[in-house]
Amino acid sequence: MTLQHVTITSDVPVGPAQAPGAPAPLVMQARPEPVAFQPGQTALIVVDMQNAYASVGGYVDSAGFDISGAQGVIGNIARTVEAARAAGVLVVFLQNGWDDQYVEAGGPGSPNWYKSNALKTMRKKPEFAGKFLAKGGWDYALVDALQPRDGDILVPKTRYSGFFNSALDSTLRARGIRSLVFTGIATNVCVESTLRDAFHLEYFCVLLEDATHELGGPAIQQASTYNVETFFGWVSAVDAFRHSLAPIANRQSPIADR
Ligand SMILES: NC(=O)N/C=C\C(=O)O
Repeated sequence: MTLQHVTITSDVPVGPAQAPGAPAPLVMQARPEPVAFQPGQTALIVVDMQNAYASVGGYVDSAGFDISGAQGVIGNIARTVEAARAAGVLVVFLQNGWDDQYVEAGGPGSPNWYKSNALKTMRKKPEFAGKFLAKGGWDYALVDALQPRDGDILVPKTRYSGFFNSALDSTLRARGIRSLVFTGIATNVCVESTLRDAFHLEYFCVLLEDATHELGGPAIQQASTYNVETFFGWVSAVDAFRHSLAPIANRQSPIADR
């Protein structure tokens, strides 16, 4: 196969190549530059918005991480999901966890056994044994405000990256998805792991910084957004995403500036 050079002109916003005759793409303000996308070829990825990561009494709260910012993020994601659905952007929920016997978590032969703070906390504090991230339990469930609806897709996963051992890539490719917009918890763990894998699988990735929350403090959030905008994709915000959908949303329902 012969590889060919392409010419990129500065007046064309970055984004996936446009098929001949395709409608003009939408453009989202982002760092380090605006990014173009076709709503029908875009998925909003909602990463692990489960009680484990976002609710008082869930795994990360019980393990001692600060989740005080999670409530605001839930609201911002809800506004993002609403705008995506109204504009025909596919909404994909990821859900992290394992069977109730923790076989999928890996035993002592897996690094996950040693690095998962859920598994470590359950070993250290027997009162939590069997509670964290077990399928069927409250901790594993998505938060009430962010439940999938008809037309959305739910992809279970067992490790930090949503692409590892899951149906995510085939589900997106089968629908012609080229651009991914990321929200969820935690910015620096499952969001960033999934976004990095997406970059390597040739998806154009945008992180909505006010719809994500870190585990480890504000400097960690800053490090992740730096990584994304410098190496893996683009960084934007909920209002910019909603605003970019306005040309479509105005045609279908007036959500853009609510
Ligand atoms: N969803 C996540 O980012 N999870 C982070 C840590 C864990 O699952 O232990």
